[in-house]
Amino acid sequence: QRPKNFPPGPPPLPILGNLLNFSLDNPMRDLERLRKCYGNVYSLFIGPKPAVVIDGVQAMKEAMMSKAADFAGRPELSHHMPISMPVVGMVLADYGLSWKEHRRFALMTLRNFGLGKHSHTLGRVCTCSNIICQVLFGTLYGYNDEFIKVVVQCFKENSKIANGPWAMVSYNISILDFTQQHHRCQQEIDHMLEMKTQITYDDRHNMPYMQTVIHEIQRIANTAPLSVFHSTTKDTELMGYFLPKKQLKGTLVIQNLNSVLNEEGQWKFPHEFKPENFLNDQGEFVKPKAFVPFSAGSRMCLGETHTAGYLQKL
Ligand code: HEM
Repeated sequence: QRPKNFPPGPPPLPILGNLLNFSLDNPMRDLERLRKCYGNVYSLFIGPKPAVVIDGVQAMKEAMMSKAADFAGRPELSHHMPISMPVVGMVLADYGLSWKEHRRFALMTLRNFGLGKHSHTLGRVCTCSNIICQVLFGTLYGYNDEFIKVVVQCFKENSKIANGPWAMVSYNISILDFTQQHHRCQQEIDHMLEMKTQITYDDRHNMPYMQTVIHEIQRIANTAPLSVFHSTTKDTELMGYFLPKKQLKGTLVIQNLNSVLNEEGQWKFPHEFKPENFLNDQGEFVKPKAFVPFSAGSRMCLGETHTAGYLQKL
């Protein structure tokens, strides 16, 4: 049963909760349907446990920025799933002193590596990635470890698929438009290379169109559509609803980043691949507040700068 003044949502079934409200082929479409029915903040039952889904930039900013500390917890997975996992590293660590120290240390370490800003040989990238693995997930692998070699290979194959022609077809990118965009990027790159031999991360300010394309790819690719789940750290309110901590051992919070990255009213072309989404009327690069592929607030992704640097190099 939903607590008093809890966000509304579809009626749950015993044991299954709202499992049957979702299809296997496109659960994101089902979330969009529920949003239309119940609004930007609604609740679902994952088995017997309630969860709150946050849609749209307004609700997301209230939760993740204005009330960051109230929403900065991570759920205990054993409360929601029939598995129990030891929590190592930082990504799944609950809000508290240990997470804060870990995050500060990781930020400093990543900044000291200067990742994303300078050119690196493949060997150095692997070394850095390995150390990142230890800082974030609590595991350091040997340099010839078969498991990590397979993981790196899978990442390579995945990015080939993600950036290959099938991705373009599935994201409905117009090939004609894309050729035009490719040509404009190439012009910017050629222009820079007339002045210097190698392009660095700092040159991004002189390459506004490349910036827009890189950001639009991230918006459309929407790599982590539901972010990493959060939980409330105390009794709190969101958009006028009450989210209790004690009664539910911290309410599970699911941010639907997809709903913000495609939100009507926030983007000039919410449902199309158009780098113009990041250009203002003067043709300058701007980042709209609804650009949140890395989430926002105190638990926001630590890798944003590094990812931007790598994407520019690619
Ligand atoms: C395309 C690439 C990436 C995307 C789209 C992405 C997205 C995200 C998202 C959505 C979250 C959850 C934020 C939240 O809970 O509100 C997250 C967390 C995190 N990401 Fe990334 N990420 C990317 C790459 C990276 C890289 C390269 C690193 C490491 C250098 C990284 C480190 C982290 C860490 C440490 C967290 C957990 C932060 C915390 O719990 O305090 N990410 N990321």
